[in-house]
Amino acid sequence: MTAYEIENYALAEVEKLLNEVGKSLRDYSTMLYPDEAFLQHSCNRLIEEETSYDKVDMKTQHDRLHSNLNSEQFKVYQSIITSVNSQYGGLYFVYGSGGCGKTYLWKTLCCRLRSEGKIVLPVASSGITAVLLPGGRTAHSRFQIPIKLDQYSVAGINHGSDIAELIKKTSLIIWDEAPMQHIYGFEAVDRSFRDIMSSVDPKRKNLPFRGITVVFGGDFRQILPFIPKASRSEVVNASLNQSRLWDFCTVFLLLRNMRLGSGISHAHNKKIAEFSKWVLDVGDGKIPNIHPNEFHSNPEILIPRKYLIEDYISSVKSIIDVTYPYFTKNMSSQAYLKERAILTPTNAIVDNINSHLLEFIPGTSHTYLSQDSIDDVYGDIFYNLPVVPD
Ligand SMILES: Nc1ncnc2c1ncn2[C@@H]1O[C@H](COP(=O)(O)OP(=O)(O)OP(=O)(O)O)[C@@H](O)[C@H]1O
Repeated sequence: MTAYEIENYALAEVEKLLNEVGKSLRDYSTMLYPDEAFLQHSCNRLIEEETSYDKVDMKTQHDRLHSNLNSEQFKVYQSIITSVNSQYGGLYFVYGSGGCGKTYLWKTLCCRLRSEGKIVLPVASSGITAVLLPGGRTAHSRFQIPIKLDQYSVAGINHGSDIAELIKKTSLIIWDEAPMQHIYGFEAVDRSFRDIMSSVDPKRKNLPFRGITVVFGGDFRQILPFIPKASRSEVVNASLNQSRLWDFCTVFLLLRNMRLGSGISHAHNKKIAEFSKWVLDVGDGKIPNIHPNEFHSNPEILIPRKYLIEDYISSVKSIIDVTYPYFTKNMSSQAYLKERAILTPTNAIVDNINSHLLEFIPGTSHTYLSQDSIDDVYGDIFYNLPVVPD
């Protein structure tokens, strides 16, 4: 390559990266702009990434997963594949509590479409879930959803950018943990898709997400959108099922808990099943309020003793002992650590538990700080995205 070509290819790549965040080299008066021909010829890294899966490997994985789908999963799988093949879109919501096989279904769908060279974009509302999806990203990062949202927001996807071209070629979007996302987020993405895909088949003009099949997943009994200081009704009104998009959604239920049966004995499985039913009953509001005759906006329920650790004197130590038995012997085992977690409602309790556990770990402890606030100096937070988890 000549020096001229190298310079222009490099500038074209920089231009594409800037386009993804709504900027351009033209915004910087001291920067050169690449020759138009290089912009058109430079490869779309995102499309390359999404079409570079090993098709044979994907097919092998798909066949294995597909052969084990249960009847509920199979029904959803068939409907979504039919919708993708029709090329006229469809919106689906897969409603299932934890362990009902949503992630398993997503993996099967991804492998099927990727084995055919099609593009599927799995996203999740939180970074933690996004990493469980094959090739997953957070919805904010993938679709450049602004952090500050209102009913008129659009995603930051520009015409002609790599991400816009990727979306035009996308067959399926899987959006996990959808109940956590504010409706303005979905609607911003829908609005942007209609805009960037305006040149795609006019028959798809009025279809949600401009005719791309989108499957949402999650459980409305779990975490709903987080709105600081919002009332219960404000949170409920910000949930996906209050959106105009919900009218287009076909809802599927996954009721069979696939985690049950993973116990070490029949008695253990029975215990897991019993606990799982109790958790679902709490979510469904079926556990009676302990103050039935009093009006309480936050009802109180009784937790059965068998689900409690009743050491009130050294409670944190007891929780650690139950969750991490023989900790020092097992602390280097990834399998041991992967199967355990202690969930707490506040960071103060996290610190307390951490300091207890750190006492058992040899060596000096170091604190690595992360950034947890956004510098809004430019007035538009979207351009300062260092904290979006991915
Ligand atoms: N059809 C299936 N055949 C065999 N195992 C399955 C099947 N479906 C799910 N599983 C297994 O059951 C467990 C729970 O499934 P999965 O993680 O997909 O559920 P989930 O609905 O995504 O749960 P969560 O919301 O808690 O993440 C996993 O270990 C998964 O591999």
